[in-house]
Amino acid sequence: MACLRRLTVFANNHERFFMSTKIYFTSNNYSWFCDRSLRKWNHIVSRSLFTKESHGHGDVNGHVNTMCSFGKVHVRQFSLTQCDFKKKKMYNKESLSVELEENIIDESLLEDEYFESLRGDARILEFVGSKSRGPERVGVLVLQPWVKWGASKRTDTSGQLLLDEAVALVATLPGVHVVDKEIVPVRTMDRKLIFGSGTLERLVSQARASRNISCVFISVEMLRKAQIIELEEAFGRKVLDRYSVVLGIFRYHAHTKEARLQVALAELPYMRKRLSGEKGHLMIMEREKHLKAALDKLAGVRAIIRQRRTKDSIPTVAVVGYTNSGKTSLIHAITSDARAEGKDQLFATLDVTAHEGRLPCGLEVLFIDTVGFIQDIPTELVASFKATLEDAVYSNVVVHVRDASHPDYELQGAIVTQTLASLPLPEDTPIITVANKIDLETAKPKEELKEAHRVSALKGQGIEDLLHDVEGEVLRVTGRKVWKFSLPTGSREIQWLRRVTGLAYEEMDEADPQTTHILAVLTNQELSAFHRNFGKQ
Ligand SMILES: Nc1nc2c(ncn2[C@@H]2O[C@H](COP(=O)(O)OP(=O)(O)OP(=O)(O)O)[C@@H](O)[C@H]2O)c(=O)[nH]1
Ligand SMILES: [Mg+2]
Repeated sequence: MACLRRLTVFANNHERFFMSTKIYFTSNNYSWFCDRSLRKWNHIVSRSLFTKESHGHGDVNGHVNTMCSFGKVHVRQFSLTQCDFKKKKMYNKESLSVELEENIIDESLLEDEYFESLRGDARILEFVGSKSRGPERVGVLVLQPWVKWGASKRTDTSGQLLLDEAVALVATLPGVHVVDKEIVPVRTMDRKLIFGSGTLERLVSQARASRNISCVFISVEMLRKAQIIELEEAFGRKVLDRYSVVLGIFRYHAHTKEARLQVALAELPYMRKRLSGEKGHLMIMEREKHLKAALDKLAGVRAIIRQRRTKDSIPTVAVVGYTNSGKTSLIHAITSDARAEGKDQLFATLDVTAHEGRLPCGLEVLFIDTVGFIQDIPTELVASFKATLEDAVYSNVVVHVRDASHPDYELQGAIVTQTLASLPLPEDTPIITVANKIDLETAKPKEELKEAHRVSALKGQGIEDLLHDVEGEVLRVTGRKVWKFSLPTGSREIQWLRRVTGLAYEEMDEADPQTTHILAVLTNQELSAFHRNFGKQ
């Protein structure tokens, strides 16, 4: 059968059923090896399954023809049929995403003219982050204030790394190019205009001297309204802070209605700080109410989807991490889902998406892609992306992806850990850490990465070990185990297992075609139900 992959394994006599086995694998499972008693050599075998040599392309589903030696051998042959997963039909794309349920939200909420104009009034990125703008280029001067001395000097990063991140952040906005950049030493961040008067004068004349600079990005969390007004007056240019830049990126990347609603909500605190006049504030309050109600409606849909997943016993794995660490790429490496395509952009992912994948034991799980975290942006902004975080909260397992090649590896990890700690994540939710991008020369050495799984999502390295760990945790927290059965061929028991677990891998006994061997991932309740129906096997 074309879909079958062949693996020849010589095993020692650990267990009767598996005794010295020659096995044919379906293209995407090798569940035979998940039996606990065989975990040790399962690991070794599966490692070879994923290596380049064993399947040529380095991808999970590639051709397998591997030989492992385990000493004393007997050889016997099984062939596995590919199963039709009943459950798969129960959770097609519609039930995975809120996208299709979004028509319950009135589009006019998002295209409110008054707020379009208010956005302009409030000077929020009326010229950047807008998809409708043409190829016009906006030249930006990036200024990274850096406290050089004293108690408020940061020791967890450097001015250079912050400047690099600020440049990457602003350059992510469409139509923006960085004309000049500078780390500006300051005594404190609490000064009225951030910079000392001499420094400000110098920066102002630098900006005014360049025709290409139409905007100054001061990389601080959020500037006050009075600061913006004075700084814009001094520079004669628009002034942006991190909040407005991240908002612009969010606006640009938000595709689903839910993400757009969240961005609209995230804009409000920013508008509020910049508006004067009672009317505007009342309108903002009103809008906030409507946006929250709409988001609550979608949160309801999300909750139903989660319930459906729970009912269908579909385990979920949330993939979280600092922006650009490779979350989407990792999901792509695991699931081969073309929708999960990594991009070299900050905040490329804003829409929470679920991707079907399969663990080594054959169990299907959903990998949830989430919005990345970043330092120095107000929590209101991240909080408006609650849906993403909620999906992490309700997942069975969390995978924390870290960029091993980034000089700020430690700090980025700490920021994500802090954010996760602030979520009502159940204490026993396992968090598996992944050090991604180990293919790059700049990747930290193994010793510095400690217990993290060393992975290259791009090259497919380390994925198999990671998946085994994920599988162990998923099986543990969902109370599942891999069980094996030898049952009469074509029996009701087999049909029941197929229907209930949707996961039985089966092969007919060569010597005795009346018997079929099955492996199934079952919860204790499912096993009890099996025994209730058919007695102990
Ligand atoms: N060299 C190398 N590059 C990688 C690897 N994984 C991801 N990348 C690159 O890193 C960039 C970001 O990848 P994404 O998968 O979009 O990262 P993300 O964490 O989903 O980013 P956001 O959604 O923006 O938060 C892309 O250019 C990827 O090609 C890897 O293992 N090695
Ligand atoms: Mg992404």
